[in-house]
Amino acid sequence: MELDANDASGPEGPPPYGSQAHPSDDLRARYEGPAQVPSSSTLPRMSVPDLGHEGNRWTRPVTTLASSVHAPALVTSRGNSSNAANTSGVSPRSKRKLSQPRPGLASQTASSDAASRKKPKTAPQDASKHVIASIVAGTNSAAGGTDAAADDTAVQELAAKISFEQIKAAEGKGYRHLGPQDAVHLQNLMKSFSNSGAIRNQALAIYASNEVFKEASFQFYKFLRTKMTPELRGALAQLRPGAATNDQLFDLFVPYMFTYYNDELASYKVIVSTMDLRRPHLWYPRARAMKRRFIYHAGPTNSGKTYEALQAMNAAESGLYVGPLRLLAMEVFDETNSQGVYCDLITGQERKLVPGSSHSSCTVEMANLNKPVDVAIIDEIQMIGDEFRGWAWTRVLQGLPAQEIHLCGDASAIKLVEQLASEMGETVEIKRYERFTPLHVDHKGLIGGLQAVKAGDCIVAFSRRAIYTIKAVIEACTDHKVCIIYGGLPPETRRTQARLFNDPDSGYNILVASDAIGMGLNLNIRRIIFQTLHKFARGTEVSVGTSAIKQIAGRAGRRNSAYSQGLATCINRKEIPSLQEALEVAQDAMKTPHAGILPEWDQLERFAGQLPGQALPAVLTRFGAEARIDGTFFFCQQDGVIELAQLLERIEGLSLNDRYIFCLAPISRRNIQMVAALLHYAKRYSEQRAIALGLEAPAEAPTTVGGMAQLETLHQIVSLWLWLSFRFPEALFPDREHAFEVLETIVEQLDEGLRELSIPTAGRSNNPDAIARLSGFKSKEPTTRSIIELPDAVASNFLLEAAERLAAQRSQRSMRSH
Ligand SMILES: Nc1ncnc2c1ncn2[C@@H]1O[C@H](COP(=O)(O)OP(=O)(O)OP(=O)(O)O)[C@@H](O)[C@H]1O
Repeated sequence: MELDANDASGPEGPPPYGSQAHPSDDLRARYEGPAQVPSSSTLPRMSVPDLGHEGNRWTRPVTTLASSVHAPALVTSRGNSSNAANTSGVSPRSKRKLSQPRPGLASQTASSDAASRKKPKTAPQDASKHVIASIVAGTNSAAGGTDAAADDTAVQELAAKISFEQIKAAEGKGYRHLGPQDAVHLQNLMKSFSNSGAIRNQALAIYASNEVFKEASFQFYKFLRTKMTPELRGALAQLRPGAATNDQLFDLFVPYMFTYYNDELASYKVIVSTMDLRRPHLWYPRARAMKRRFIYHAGPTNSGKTYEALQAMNAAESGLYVGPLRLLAMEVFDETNSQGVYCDLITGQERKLVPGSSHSSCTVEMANLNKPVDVAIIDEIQMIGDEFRGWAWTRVLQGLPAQEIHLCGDASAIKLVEQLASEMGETVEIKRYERFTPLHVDHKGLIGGLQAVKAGDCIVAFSRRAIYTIKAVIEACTDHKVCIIYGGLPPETRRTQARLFNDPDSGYNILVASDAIGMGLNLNIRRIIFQTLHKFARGTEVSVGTSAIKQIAGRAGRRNSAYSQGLATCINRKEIPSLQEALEVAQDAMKTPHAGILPEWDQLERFAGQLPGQALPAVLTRFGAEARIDGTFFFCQQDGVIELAQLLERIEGLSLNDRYIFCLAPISRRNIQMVAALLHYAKRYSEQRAIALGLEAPAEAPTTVGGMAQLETLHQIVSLWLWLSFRFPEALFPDREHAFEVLETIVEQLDEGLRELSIPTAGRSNNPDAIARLSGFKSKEPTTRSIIELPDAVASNFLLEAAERLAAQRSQRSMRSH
């Protein structure tokens, strides 16, 4: 579905940070505390990638690892653990942890003799452990052969004495200068150790990042070398590089790490925990404290799903509607208030608060997860799979504190919702709907071309240029008058156009629209005519998706309209089979396989805190690349946000949070003026200077298509200003009322412009190309800096340069992708 520039063409911005349950609350609860080393009771299960072929001993749940790590507890049996720990720099709590013997080893310690008697045969790996144990213990009695099958009692006794502290204590007693042969041999052992994928996996499990592991394993080699007693050297000679030796070395490596790399481990632990986006439903304790009930209204368009859900919401004591578009939120706001149920309107750029209200209607990103309500509606639930905005649906699905939640949408997300609900211990009731009126494909196509359109027809095209051209052609060739609707128009203008089209006395009876009609408008359409089933997206021609085709075509023959059935067809008859095919796809066959997800601000902030000196683009990129998510989810696309973050790097004095908010502003990044305006506002903000709107509506309504585009951009810039004004201190965004007035005037002028727009044509020609030329269309949408007079600072070279660089980058990328 084409995103709607004047609705929520992107995230409506960060959710109200700090005002709601934070994703990391649960993590914090699990991680806070003085312990600086992973503790068996607090560590998450880590599923580090299996990098090697040697097995994955330490990738078992870390609870096991953490207790294994406490092997040095054996020191306690020697009565010197506290001294050793005190000198090691390990925190008191860590010491306590280290002194807790793991069950297996503890019993081995207590009764090694008995154990050895009972267990005459030791597995090769265990045997190898004993070899290294004897080595580091400074004896060579374990040296029973190169196969490391040293399972005799003596070895086990020595093994019981092994401790990291002992090795450490050997300092100064060793031979620093090993003979070349011994040195090479130790190097070989360590090479095998540090190159082992399995060992690197185990190191990750104790929060040793790859970089730290690389450095630390080298230092560990030096550490062992300087502790080399003659006995150690002798035993060492009998070890061979390999998995078993690696495992034994790792048992020593762990306490070494906790002693010498504690800070690095602790820091990486924070990074890992903040990047952990698994089980996101735990981010919302308020909702988790409730037993919510989902009712999924699944069906095609025009089947009464939303009607049913609204009935339930309006009958409740308190209610909340969340939907994808400002237009939809506005419709519900009007409808609910008209029924005497007081309802607020909250979108990214406006707040209409009705005194005594019990209900709210808002765009999905703006949902307040702190306010419990009886009944909530999440509209267009299948958008949970939206590449860019899916996270907002996941968030409300998991976090809305509502007793009863109605989900409206097609059936494609049923399985996903059921899975998410079951993870939360909640149930879903499915209600299936059928269209009120039949929808048929008109196989004849549009015989006679655009001249043959009839009252009630809606031609769907996927570019602004095509829409104006078709309008010009129809008005030139027929007596019909044409309304137009596309995403660049403000929602108010779209509603006005819809009313004109629906009103049988207005004189307007044809509609030309983009896919923006797919949602939110009740229209009196008899027949949907696709100009094409292809459109340009990100520089490439792509087929319009099945779901979008169904949604758009489904607008024809709506209940309560003048038509008892709907028709759908294509101008290009060759595309009719594709249309038929798309409409025949069963609802259940369309799958929304994954739910979008993004971190919330606090998570990013904590992550950034561990990467001092890293700029926001790097933080966002790294988070996106390394975040850990369950297979049910996908990380939403952030390229646009990162692009803006890169541009904002040129502006000094903004905090990370400020930058992030500016990056999330819902602007069309293809529009250089919008980008320049954003940068201008960010620069002013960084200087803590008041940010006056600095724009006025033009005195006259536009009379040309280019003039319309200018005014649309102006509307978007004022909307951007308002959006920012709701996120930054009011004192820096003075006179919001004035901005609303400017917006209102612009909307009036757009309405008038659309009424009066005269597109020059070549008489009653039906040659679209000729008409398009005469209509003044250029090969590109007008986006140059001359379109509207922006404040001086906006047009400053620096800002425009930056914006143009962005545009150049984008076009280079798009050329590369071709
Ligand atoms: N029980 C009803 N009584 C009267 N009108 C109804 C009833 N159910 C639905 N309608 C009307 O039918 C039309 C379509 O209903 P609705 O918008 O709920 O469908 P929908 O399945 O949600 O479609 P979409 O997804 O396109 O919005 C609306 O104009 C609605 O007011």
